Amino acid sequence: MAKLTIRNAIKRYGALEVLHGVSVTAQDGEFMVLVGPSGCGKSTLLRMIAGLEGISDGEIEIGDRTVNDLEPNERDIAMVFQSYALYPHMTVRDNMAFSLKLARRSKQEIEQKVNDAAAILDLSALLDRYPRQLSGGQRQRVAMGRAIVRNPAVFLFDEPLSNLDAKLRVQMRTEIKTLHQRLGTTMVYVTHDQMEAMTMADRIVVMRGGHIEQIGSPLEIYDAPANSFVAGFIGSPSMNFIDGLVIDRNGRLGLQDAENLHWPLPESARRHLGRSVQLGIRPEHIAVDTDGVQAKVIIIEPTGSDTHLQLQAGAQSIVAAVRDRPSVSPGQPIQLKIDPAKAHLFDPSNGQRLH
Ligand SMILES: Nc1ncnc2c1ncn2[C@@H]1O[C@H](COP(=O)(O)OP(=O)(O)OP(=O)(O)O)[C@@H](O)[C@H]1O
Repeated sequence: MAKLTIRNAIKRYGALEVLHGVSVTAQDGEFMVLVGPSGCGKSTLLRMIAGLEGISDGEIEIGDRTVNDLEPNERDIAMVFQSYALYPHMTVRDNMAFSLKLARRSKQEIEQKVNDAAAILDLSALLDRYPRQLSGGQRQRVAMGRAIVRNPAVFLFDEPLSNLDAKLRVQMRTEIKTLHQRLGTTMVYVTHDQMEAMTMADRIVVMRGGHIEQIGSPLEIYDAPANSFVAGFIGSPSMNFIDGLVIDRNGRLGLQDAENLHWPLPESARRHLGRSVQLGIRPEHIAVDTDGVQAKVIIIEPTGSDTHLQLQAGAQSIVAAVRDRPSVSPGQPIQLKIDPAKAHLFDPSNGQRLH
Protein backbone atom coordinates (compact mmCIF):
# COMPACT_ATOMS: atom_id res chain seq x y z
CA MET A 1 0.00 0.00 0.00
CA ALA A 2 1.26 3.46 -0.76
CA LYS A 3 0.45 7.05 -1.48
CA LEU A 4 0.82 8.12 -5.11
CA THR A 5 1.95 11.67 -5.83
CA ILE A 6 2.01 13.30 -9.24
CA ARG A 7 3.75 16.66 -9.35
CA ASN A 8 3.46 18.96 -12.32
CA ALA A 9 3.54 16.08 -14.81
CA ILE A 10 4.05 17.13 -18.40
CA LYS A 11 3.87 14.87 -21.44
CA ARG A 12 5.10 15.86 -24.87
CA TYR A 13 5.13 13.87 -28.06
CA GLY A 14 7.72 15.79 -30.07
CA ALA A 15 6.47 19.37 -30.21
CA LEU A 16 2.95 18.37 -29.14
CA GLU A 17 2.23 18.79 -25.42
CA VAL A 18 -0.70 16.59 -24.34
CA LEU A 19 -0.44 16.93 -20.52
CA HIS A 20 0.24 20.46 -19.37
CA GLY A 21 1.44 20.10 -15.79
CA VAL A 22 -0.86 17.86 -13.80
CA SER A 23 -0.63 17.57 -10.01
CA VAL A 24 -2.69 15.21 -7.89
CA THR A 25 -2.16 12.87 -4.94
CA ALA A 26 -3.96 9.59 -4.28
CA GLN A 27 -3.83 8.90 -0.55
CA ASP A 28 -2.77 5.52 0.73
CA GLY A 29 -5.76 3.20 0.21
CA GLU A 30 -7.75 5.67 -1.85
CA PHE A 31 -9.83 4.74 -4.93
CA MET A 32 -9.15 7.58 -7.35
CA VAL A 33 -10.89 7.78 -10.71
CA LEU A 34 -9.54 9.79 -13.66
CA VAL A 35 -12.44 10.73 -15.91
CA GLY A 36 -12.84 12.93 -18.95
CA PRO A 37 -13.77 12.94 -22.61
CA SER A 38 -11.79 11.09 -25.25
CA GLY A 39 -8.34 12.58 -25.79
CA CYS A 40 -8.16 14.46 -22.46
CA GLY A 41 -4.98 12.59 -21.48
CA LYS A 42 -6.25 10.25 -18.78
CA SER A 43 -4.77 7.07 -20.33
CA THR A 44 -1.49 8.84 -20.98
CA LEU A 45 -1.32 9.87 -17.32
CA LEU A 46 -2.09 6.32 -16.16
CA ARG A 47 0.53 4.89 -18.51
CA MET A 48 3.05 7.38 -17.16
CA ILE A 49 2.33 6.17 -13.62
CA ALA A 50 2.78 2.59 -14.86
CA GLY A 51 6.04 3.44 -16.60
CA LEU A 52 4.69 2.48 -20.03
CA GLU A 53 5.18 6.10 -21.15
CA GLY A 54 8.06 8.35 -20.19
CA ILE A 55 7.44 11.57 -18.28
CA SER A 56 8.64 14.71 -20.13
CA ASP A 57 8.77 16.84 -16.99
CA GLY A 58 7.59 16.71 -13.38
CA GLU A 59 7.63 13.89 -10.86
CA ILE A 60 5.80 10.72 -10.01
CA GLU A 61 6.23 9.23 -6.55
CA ILE A 62 4.92 5.88 -5.34
CA GLY A 63 5.25 5.64 -1.57
CA ASP A 64 8.38 7.64 -0.84
CA ARG A 65 10.21 6.69 -4.04
CA THR A 66 10.44 8.84 -7.14
CA VAL A 67 9.74 6.37 -9.94
CA ASN A 68 10.31 8.58 -13.01
CA ASP A 69 13.26 6.54 -14.19
CA LEU A 70 12.20 3.09 -12.96
CA GLU A 71 11.07 0.33 -15.30
CA PRO A 72 7.41 -0.76 -14.99
CA ASN A 73 8.35 -3.95 -13.12
CA GLU A 74 10.34 -1.95 -10.58
CA ARG A 75 7.46 0.33 -9.64
CA ASP A 76 5.44 -2.01 -7.44
CA ILE A 77 2.27 -1.47 -9.49
CA ALA A 78 -0.08 -3.84 -11.31
CA MET A 79 -2.18 -2.76 -14.24
CA VAL A 80 -5.49 -4.16 -15.50
CA PHE A 81 -6.25 -3.38 -19.13
CA GLN A 82 -9.45 -3.02 -21.12
CA SER A 83 -8.29 -5.87 -23.39
CA TYR A 84 -7.61 -8.18 -20.36
CA ALA A 85 -4.27 -9.09 -22.05
CA LEU A 86 -4.53 -12.77 -21.00
CA TYR A 87 -2.27 -15.40 -22.55
CA PRO A 88 -4.66 -17.52 -24.66
CA HIS A 89 -2.54 -20.68 -24.53
CA MET A 90 -2.33 -20.67 -20.72
CA THR A 91 -4.92 -21.82 -18.20
CA VAL A 92 -6.42 -19.39 -15.71
CA ARG A 93 -4.04 -20.79 -13.09
CA ASP A 94 -0.98 -20.25 -15.30
CA ASN A 95 -2.12 -16.79 -16.34
CA MET A 96 -2.42 -15.81 -12.70
CA ALA A 97 0.87 -17.47 -11.75
CA PHE A 98 2.87 -16.03 -14.63
CA SER A 99 4.39 -12.95 -12.98
CA LEU A 100 5.22 -14.92 -9.82
CA LYS A 101 7.02 -17.58 -11.89
CA LEU A 102 8.98 -14.85 -13.65
CA ALA A 103 9.93 -13.50 -10.23
CA ARG A 104 11.11 -17.04 -9.33
CA ARG A 105 8.85 -17.41 -6.32
CA SER A 106 8.59 -20.87 -4.75
CA LYS A 107 6.00 -23.32 -6.07
CA GLN A 108 4.29 -23.36 -2.72
CA GLU A 109 4.05 -19.56 -2.50
CA ILE A 110 2.71 -19.35 -6.06
CA GLU A 111 0.04 -21.97 -5.37
CA GLN A 112 -1.00 -20.24 -2.17
CA LYS A 113 -1.26 -16.79 -3.79
CA VAL A 114 -3.14 -18.04 -6.86
CA ASN A 115 -5.58 -19.98 -4.69
CA ASP A 116 -6.16 -16.98 -2.40
CA ALA A 117 -6.78 -14.63 -5.32
CA ALA A 118 -9.04 -17.18 -7.02
CA ALA A 119 -11.10 -17.48 -3.82
CA ILE A 120 -11.47 -13.68 -3.55
CA LEU A 121 -12.56 -13.44 -7.19
CA ASP A 122 -14.76 -16.55 -7.24
CA LEU A 123 -12.51 -18.22 -9.81
CA SER A 124 -11.56 -21.37 -7.87
CA ALA A 125 -13.69 -23.64 -10.05
CA LEU A 126 -12.27 -22.17 -13.27
CA LEU A 127 -8.53 -22.47 -12.64
CA ASP A 128 -7.98 -25.17 -15.28
CA ARG A 129 -9.91 -23.45 -18.04
CA TYR A 130 -8.42 -21.46 -20.91
CA PRO A 131 -9.43 -17.83 -21.52
CA ARG A 132 -11.52 -18.80 -24.58
CA GLN A 133 -13.69 -20.96 -22.28
CA LEU A 134 -14.61 -17.96 -20.09
CA SER A 135 -17.20 -15.22 -20.31
CA GLY A 136 -16.09 -11.58 -20.63
CA GLY A 137 -16.71 -10.94 -16.94
CA GLN A 138 -14.74 -14.03 -15.93
CA ARG A 139 -11.84 -12.98 -18.15
CA GLN A 140 -11.82 -9.59 -16.51
CA ARG A 141 -11.72 -11.28 -13.10
CA VAL A 142 -8.72 -13.34 -14.22
CA ALA A 143 -7.02 -10.12 -15.33
CA MET A 144 -7.65 -8.74 -11.84
CA GLY A 145 -6.44 -11.98 -10.30
CA ARG A 146 -3.19 -11.60 -12.16
CA ALA A 147 -2.80 -8.16 -10.60
CA ILE A 148 -3.82 -9.27 -7.09
CA VAL A 149 -1.25 -12.10 -6.77
CA ARG A 150 1.52 -9.54 -7.10
CA ASN A 151 0.25 -7.67 -4.05
CA PRO A 152 1.25 -4.32 -5.56
CA ALA A 153 1.44 -0.98 -3.78
CA VAL A 154 -0.92 0.53 -6.36
CA PHE A 155 -3.43 -0.98 -8.80
CA LEU A 156 -3.94 0.80 -12.11
CA PHE A 157 -7.09 0.17 -14.17
CA ASP A 158 -7.39 1.35 -17.77
CA GLU A 159 -11.09 1.29 -18.75
CA PRO A 160 -11.35 -2.34 -17.58
CA LEU A 161 -15.10 -2.62 -18.13
CA SER A 162 -15.55 -1.08 -21.58
CA ASN A 163 -15.73 -4.44 -23.37
CA LEU A 164 -18.56 -5.75 -21.20
CA ASP A 165 -22.29 -5.37 -21.77
CA ALA A 166 -24.22 -2.84 -19.70
CA LYS A 167 -25.53 -5.24 -17.07
CA LEU A 168 -22.19 -6.95 -16.50
CA ARG A 169 -20.50 -3.56 -16.27
CA VAL A 170 -22.73 -2.63 -13.36
CA GLN A 171 -22.03 -5.97 -11.66
CA MET A 172 -18.25 -5.68 -12.17
CA ARG A 173 -18.35 -2.13 -10.82
CA THR A 174 -19.60 -3.54 -7.55
CA GLU A 175 -17.05 -6.36 -7.64
CA ILE A 176 -14.12 -3.99 -8.09
CA LYS A 177 -15.40 -1.73 -5.34
CA THR A 178 -15.80 -4.71 -3.02
CA LEU A 179 -12.29 -5.83 -3.92
CA HIS A 180 -11.00 -2.39 -3.03
CA GLN A 181 -12.75 -2.44 0.33
CA ARG A 182 -11.33 -5.86 1.02
CA LEU A 183 -7.73 -5.21 -0.05
CA GLY A 184 -7.55 -1.54 0.98
CA THR A 185 -4.91 -0.92 -1.70
CA THR A 186 -4.51 2.42 -3.50
CA MET A 187 -6.27 2.22 -6.87
CA VAL A 188 -6.23 4.57 -9.85
CA TYR A 189 -8.97 3.88 -12.36
CA VAL A 190 -9.41 5.48 -15.79
CA THR A 191 -12.80 5.73 -17.45
CA HIS A 192 -14.69 8.03 -19.80
CA ASP A 193 -17.94 6.95 -18.14
CA GLN A 194 -19.06 9.53 -15.58
CA MET A 195 -21.44 7.05 -13.96
CA GLU A 196 -18.58 4.64 -13.32
CA ALA A 197 -16.59 7.51 -11.83
CA MET A 198 -19.49 8.61 -9.60
CA THR A 199 -20.31 5.16 -8.27
CA MET A 200 -16.80 3.83 -7.71
CA ALA A 201 -14.55 6.70 -6.67
CA ASP A 202 -13.50 7.97 -3.28
CA ARG A 203 -12.31 10.97 -5.27
CA ILE A 204 -12.78 11.91 -8.89
CA VAL A 205 -10.26 13.79 -11.02
CA VAL A 206 -12.07 15.41 -13.96
CA MET A 207 -9.74 16.11 -16.89
CA ARG A 208 -10.08 18.00 -20.14
CA GLY A 209 -7.52 18.87 -22.81
CA GLY A 210 -4.50 17.78 -20.75
CA HIS A 211 -5.56 19.75 -17.65
CA ILE A 212 -7.31 18.85 -14.40
CA GLU A 213 -10.62 20.70 -14.18
CA GLN A 214 -11.63 19.58 -10.68
CA ILE A 215 -10.70 17.08 -7.96
CA GLY A 216 -13.27 16.10 -5.34
CA SER A 217 -15.53 13.44 -3.92
CA PRO A 218 -18.34 12.37 -6.28
CA LEU A 219 -20.96 14.40 -4.41
CA GLU A 220 -18.75 17.48 -4.06
CA ILE A 221 -18.29 17.46 -7.81
CA TYR A 222 -21.97 16.81 -8.48
CA ASP A 223 -23.25 19.42 -6.04
CA ALA A 224 -20.65 22.13 -6.64
CA PRO A 225 -19.02 21.70 -10.06
CA ALA A 226 -16.10 24.11 -10.43
CA ASN A 227 -17.11 25.16 -13.92
CA SER A 228 -19.69 24.59 -16.62
CA PHE A 229 -17.60 21.87 -18.31
CA VAL A 230 -17.57 19.71 -15.16
CA ALA A 231 -21.24 20.54 -14.56
CA GLY A 232 -22.18 19.34 -18.04
CA PHE A 233 -19.91 16.29 -18.01
CA ILE A 234 -20.95 14.81 -14.66
CA GLY A 235 -24.61 13.80 -14.36
CA SER A 236 -27.06 12.08 -16.68
CA PRO A 237 -29.18 13.47 -18.26
CA SER A 238 -26.82 16.44 -18.45
CA MET A 239 -27.37 19.74 -16.71
CA ASN A 240 -29.44 22.35 -18.58
CA PHE A 241 -27.70 25.66 -19.33
CA ILE A 242 -29.55 28.92 -19.92
CA ASP A 243 -27.85 32.25 -20.73
CA GLY A 244 -29.36 35.50 -19.50
CA LEU A 245 -29.30 38.48 -17.22
CA VAL A 246 -29.86 38.50 -13.45
CA ILE A 247 -32.85 40.80 -12.83
CA ASP A 248 -35.35 41.68 -10.14
CA ARG A 249 -38.94 41.36 -11.36
CA ASN A 250 -41.38 42.69 -8.75
CA GLY A 251 -39.07 41.67 -5.93
CA ARG A 252 -38.42 38.21 -7.35
CA LEU A 253 -34.87 37.52 -8.36
CA GLY A 254 -34.46 35.60 -11.59
CA LEU A 255 -32.63 35.06 -14.83
CA GLN A 256 -34.18 36.74 -17.83
CA ASP A 257 -33.32 34.82 -20.99
CA ALA A 258 -33.33 36.01 -24.61
CA GLU A 259 -37.08 35.30 -24.87
CA ASN A 260 -37.87 37.23 -21.66
CA LEU A 261 -38.66 34.08 -19.72
CA HIS A 262 -38.02 34.46 -15.99
CA TRP A 263 -36.07 31.59 -14.40
CA PRO A 264 -36.15 31.91 -10.60
CA LEU A 265 -32.88 32.37 -8.71
CA PRO A 266 -32.18 32.20 -4.96
CA GLU A 267 -32.00 35.48 -3.00
CA SER A 268 -28.38 34.65 -2.28
CA ALA A 269 -27.60 35.33 -5.97
CA ARG A 270 -28.68 39.00 -5.60
CA ARG A 271 -25.05 40.11 -5.57
CA HIS A 272 -24.99 39.22 -9.29
CA LEU A 273 -27.90 41.59 -10.10
CA GLY A 274 -27.47 43.14 -13.56
CA ARG A 275 -24.82 40.63 -14.60
CA SER A 276 -24.85 38.29 -17.60
CA VAL A 277 -24.61 34.72 -16.32
CA GLN A 278 -25.16 31.15 -17.37
CA LEU A 279 -27.71 29.36 -15.24
CA GLY A 280 -27.28 25.63 -14.75
CA ILE A 281 -30.18 23.45 -13.60
CA ARG A 282 -30.02 19.69 -13.25
CA PRO A 283 -32.95 17.83 -14.85
CA GLU A 284 -34.09 16.41 -11.49
CA HIS A 285 -34.52 19.93 -10.09
CA ILE A 286 -37.26 20.76 -12.58
CA ALA A 287 -40.84 19.70 -11.95
CA VAL A 288 -44.08 20.00 -13.90
CA ASP A 289 -46.40 22.35 -12.02
CA THR A 290 -49.40 24.63 -12.39
CA ASP A 291 -47.36 27.79 -12.12
CA GLY A 292 -43.88 28.57 -13.44
CA VAL A 293 -41.88 28.89 -16.64
CA GLN A 294 -43.98 28.29 -19.78
CA ALA A 295 -42.84 25.32 -21.82
CA LYS A 296 -44.04 22.74 -24.29
CA VAL A 297 -43.58 18.97 -24.17
CA ILE A 298 -41.59 17.67 -27.14
CA ILE A 299 -40.70 14.07 -26.29
CA ILE A 300 -41.52 11.79 -23.36
CA GLU A 301 -38.94 9.15 -22.40
CA PRO A 302 -40.05 6.79 -19.63
CA THR A 303 -37.14 4.88 -18.07
CA GLY A 304 -39.35 2.90 -15.72
CA SER A 305 -38.09 4.44 -12.49
CA ASP A 306 -38.47 8.01 -13.73
CA THR A 307 -39.45 9.94 -16.83
CA HIS A 308 -37.26 12.21 -18.92
CA LEU A 309 -39.13 15.04 -20.60
CA GLN A 310 -37.60 16.84 -23.57
CA LEU A 311 -39.13 20.32 -23.43
CA GLN A 312 -39.04 23.59 -25.28
CA ALA A 313 -39.13 26.80 -23.24
CA GLY A 314 -38.99 29.75 -25.64
CA ALA A 315 -35.92 29.07 -27.77
CA GLN A 316 -34.42 26.89 -25.08
CA SER A 317 -34.32 23.08 -25.11
CA ILE A 318 -34.70 21.73 -21.58
CA VAL A 319 -34.59 18.24 -20.12
CA ALA A 320 -36.52 17.45 -16.95
CA ALA A 321 -36.24 14.15 -15.04
CA VAL A 322 -39.33 13.55 -12.92
CA ARG A 323 -39.92 10.68 -10.51
CA ASP A 324 -43.62 10.28 -11.03
CA ARG A 325 -45.26 9.38 -14.33
CA PRO A 326 -46.67 12.69 -15.56
CA SER A 327 -49.84 12.58 -17.60
CA VAL A 328 -48.65 14.82 -20.41
CA SER A 329 -48.49 14.35 -24.14
CA PRO A 330 -46.22 15.69 -26.89
CA GLY A 331 -47.13 19.25 -27.91
CA GLN A 332 -48.87 19.99 -24.62
CA PRO A 333 -48.15 23.36 -22.98
CA ILE A 334 -46.99 22.96 -19.37
CA GLN A 335 -45.37 25.03 -16.63
CA LEU A 336 -42.02 24.26 -15.08
CA LYS A 337 -41.20 24.73 -11.45
CA ILE A 338 -37.49 25.29 -10.93
CA ASP A 339 -35.98 24.79 -7.48
CA PRO A 340 -34.02 28.06 -7.07
CA ALA A 341 -31.99 26.63 -4.18
CA LYS A 342 -30.50 24.15 -6.66
CA ALA A 343 -29.50 26.73 -9.28
CA HIS A 344 -25.85 26.88 -10.37
CA LEU A 345 -24.46 30.09 -11.87
CA PHE A 346 -21.45 30.26 -14.17
CA ASP A 347 -19.48 33.10 -15.71
CA PRO A 348 -20.35 32.95 -19.44
CA SER A 349 -16.92 34.31 -20.41
CA ASN A 350 -14.86 31.50 -18.89
CA GLY A 351 -17.35 28.97 -17.48
CA GLN A 352 -16.14 29.40 -13.88
CA ARG A 353 -18.62 28.82 -11.07
CA LEU A 354 -20.09 32.02 -9.60
CA HIS A 355 -22.67 30.53 -7.26
N1 LIG B 1 2.02 8.28 -29.25
C1 LIG B 1 1.39 9.43 -29.37
N2 LIG B 1 1.85 10.39 -30.22
C2 LIG B 1 1.21 11.57 -30.34
N3 LIG B 1 0.09 11.92 -29.67
C3 LIG B 1 -0.42 11.01 -28.84
C4 LIG B 1 0.19 9.72 -28.64
N4 LIG B 1 -0.55 9.04 -27.73
C5 LIG B 1 -1.58 9.86 -27.38
N5 LIG B 1 -1.50 11.04 -28.04
C6 LIG B 1 -2.42 12.18 -27.91
O1 LIG B 1 -2.46 12.54 -26.57
C7 LIG B 1 -3.76 12.97 -26.19
C8 LIG B 1 -4.24 12.19 -24.97
O2 LIG B 1 -4.44 10.83 -25.32
P1 LIG B 1 -5.00 9.77 -24.28
O3 LIG B 1 -5.02 8.45 -24.95
O4 LIG B 1 -4.27 9.90 -23.02
O5 LIG B 1 -6.48 10.29 -24.07
P2 LIG B 1 -7.66 9.62 -23.26
O6 LIG B 1 -8.23 10.68 -22.42
O7 LIG B 1 -7.18 8.40 -22.58
O8 LIG B 1 -8.68 9.26 -24.42
P3 LIG B 1 -9.48 7.91 -24.72
O9 LIG B 1 -10.61 7.87 -23.72
O10 LIG B 1 -9.96 8.13 -26.12
O11 LIG B 1 -8.49 6.79 -24.58
C9 LIG B 1 -4.64 12.76 -27.40
O12 LIG B 1 -4.80 14.01 -28.04
C10 LIG B 1 -3.84 11.82 -28.27
O13 LIG B 1 -4.10 12.04 -29.63
